[in-house]
Amino acid sequence: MSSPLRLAILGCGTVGSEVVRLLHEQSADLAARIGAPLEIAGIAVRRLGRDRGDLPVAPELFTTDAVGLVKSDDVDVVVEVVGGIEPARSWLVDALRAGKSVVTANKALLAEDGASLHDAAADGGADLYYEAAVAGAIPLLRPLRESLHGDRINRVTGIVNGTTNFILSAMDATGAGFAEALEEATELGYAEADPTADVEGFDAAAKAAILASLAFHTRVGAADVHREGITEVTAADMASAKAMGCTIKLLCIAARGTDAAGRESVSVRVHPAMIPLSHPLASVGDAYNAVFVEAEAAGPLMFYGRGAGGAATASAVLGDVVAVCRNRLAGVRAPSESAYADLAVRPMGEALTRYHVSLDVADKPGVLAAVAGVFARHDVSIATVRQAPAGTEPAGRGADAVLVIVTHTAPDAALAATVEDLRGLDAVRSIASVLRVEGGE
Ligand SMILES: NC(=O)C1=CN([C@@H]2O[C@H](COP(=O)(O)OP(=O)(O)OC[C@H]3O[C@@H](n4cnc5c(N)ncnc54)[C@H](OP(=O)(O)O)[C@@H]3O)[C@@H](O)[C@H]2O)C=CC1
Ligand SMILES: N[C@@H](CC=O)C(=O)O
Repeated sequence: MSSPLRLAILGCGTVGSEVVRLLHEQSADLAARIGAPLEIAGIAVRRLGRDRGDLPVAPELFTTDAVGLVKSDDVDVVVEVVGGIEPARSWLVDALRAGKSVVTANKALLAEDGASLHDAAADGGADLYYEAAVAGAIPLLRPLRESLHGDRINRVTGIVNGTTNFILSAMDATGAGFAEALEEATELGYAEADPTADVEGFDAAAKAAILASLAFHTRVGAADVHREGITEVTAADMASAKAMGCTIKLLCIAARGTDAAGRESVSVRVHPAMIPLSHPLASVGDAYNAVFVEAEAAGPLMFYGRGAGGAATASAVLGDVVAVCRNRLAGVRAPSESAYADLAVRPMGEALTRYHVSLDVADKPGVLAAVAGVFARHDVSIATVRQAPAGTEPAGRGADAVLVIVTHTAPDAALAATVEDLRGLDAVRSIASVLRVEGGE
């Protein structure tokens, strides 16, 4: 057995406390798997006085001096489970440049400025591992960055935010209110420190950027991702989806395609979408995540598991700790970032999507023709149209009837322009719901 490897743990909240607990409970197994025991050199936190329950760790290991801990000569591995951009970025860049291995769960930082971390890792000849940053416990990034490196990935579609999946599942199953479901997700440790990151789609967009970068060998940042959250999904939308034999999920979609000039490019987006109940993602409930990867030779692959929560995420962190420690002992490092393809990210307007539009209309001759004319003017083909009497659908007040239209795929800009024009049509009293339907490019 080699001499101990020393870990600096930055953060001891929902995830960090479980990392500390697992390091303690599994110390003998971890040492045997790595070939060296692990020792905690220190744990950086914001509040020294915070009650940390019965955490099995000596109180003198806690410090508020994260910088000092990261710079300490007797630290081999830095585990960052604090979150946010600064000061986490400075700590990790310093650690990597100094040749320390880094394990982080910080998707916000990786999506905002992954380049700084990858460059620092290359400069310092150090390992940068971040399995926990996307889809919690699910082994997903290592398959993308290692197992599938001999294949060509064409599309990644997934539910990658546990909090919003918890909320939408509750709204669907029990009709629970948005606020009530969010409060429960926060109590269960799923939500980010600021849950706006979850419900407005920022967290899923960060994960989409990381997934797209790995899948397409291209640097994709948070700003490249089209993002819509779930705050505008209403009970009426959910009822519309149910009436169609569907449910609503916040999807992350990263797809290869061609841009308007015919060049190969990628589309990366996060938005709520209707999916049929027969779709495998429809049954992904609670805070679970699931990701479909469609690869040219491998075909479809599905990854499923707990996407959030302290213990689940700590499992992924510990897996990375074992990997970087083995690499240190073997004197090797993981292959560096693969971003050679340098593909452009297409604007959302060029993405091929499908819409489900529910309109409250006057029940009189010519209405259907007028509505269909708007779709035709934008070169949007209608797949199905259904008319229901008012009251049988979640229609607005004053409507005589409800028209439910589902389109074929079309550029998102054409679909959005169609909806805008429908608003101005005399026969349309109001637009009860507009949702994208999974099954575009
Ligand atoms: N929760 C989850 O399910 C998942 C979280 N993640 C990611 O893991 C990371 C941690 O998340 P989570 O554990 O939920 O977050 P928490 O808010 O529960 O914990 C954050 C920890 O960081 C400490 N901290 C905050 N600011 C500083 C600072 N300036 N210096 C030193 N310590 C600081 C806090 O200290 P103190 O305890 O004193 O307040 C706390 O211990 C984030 O990047 C998150 O996105 C990834 C996957 C799942
Ligand atoms: N807040 C995130 C935590 C995991 O990444 C989520 O809800 O998925």
